[in-house]
Amino acid sequence: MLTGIGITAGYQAPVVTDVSLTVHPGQTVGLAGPSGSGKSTVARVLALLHKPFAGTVEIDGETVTGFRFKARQRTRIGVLFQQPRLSVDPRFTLRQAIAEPGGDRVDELADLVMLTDDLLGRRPHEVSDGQLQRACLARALALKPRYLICDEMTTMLDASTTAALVGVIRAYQRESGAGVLAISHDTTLLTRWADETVRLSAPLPR
Ligand SMILES: Nc1ncnc2c1ncn2[C@@H]1O[C@H](COP(=O)(O)OP(=O)(O)OP(=O)(O)O)[C@@H](O)[C@H]1O
Repeated sequence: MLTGIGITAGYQAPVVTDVSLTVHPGQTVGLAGPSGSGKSTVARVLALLHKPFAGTVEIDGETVTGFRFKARQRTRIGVLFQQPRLSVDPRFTLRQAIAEPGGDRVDELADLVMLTDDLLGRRPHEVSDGQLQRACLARALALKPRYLICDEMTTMLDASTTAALVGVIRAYQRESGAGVLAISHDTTLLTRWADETVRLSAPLPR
């Protein structure tokens, strides 16, 4: 299980207070709520990229002790962001981006996300957002994460690319038993994709 217990987190001040949620292996949990309610902040805490002010994150029963670059626990969690261009080194070809985490499964992963050899040789500015997001998904799956956190992963994409990426993630879940946390504004998508949805409330007035 990936669990956040009593998470209070934010920046200068908290943006979420006492949020708890659990993602079981094989399950997809949606995270919804109005803009500014702290969905990305919660996602970053559960991805071990942002230290909460209070609360605990547990991965498969083990309490997380270090956020940011503690690689041992980080590799159990894959992350996909809304804007693939901000998360890929612009000097890399898609092949290099997929190979970045390590492992030798680039061709297998490229097949999985339907990227051709021609596309694998291109750099981010030479491909569409959807093609780049496919590469980011392949990269996120490279180390076979136990949990995948998708933060508005499909916002930049059209309906058919969205369906293709969700299909790849579902197949990976079936095969690996991975749990998924899916953040989206798109309630129709979450209704179809998630087994249950956690809703954050409107941001507190400052
Ligand atoms: N790095 C940061 N430094 C300071 N404040 C931040 C930072 N990132 C986000 N915030 C603030 O924290 C609050 C919650 O932001 P967050 O991105 O978690 O919300 P969200 O629910 O994901 O919003 P959206 O749906 O618009 O993406 C917002 O008021 C935002 O301005």
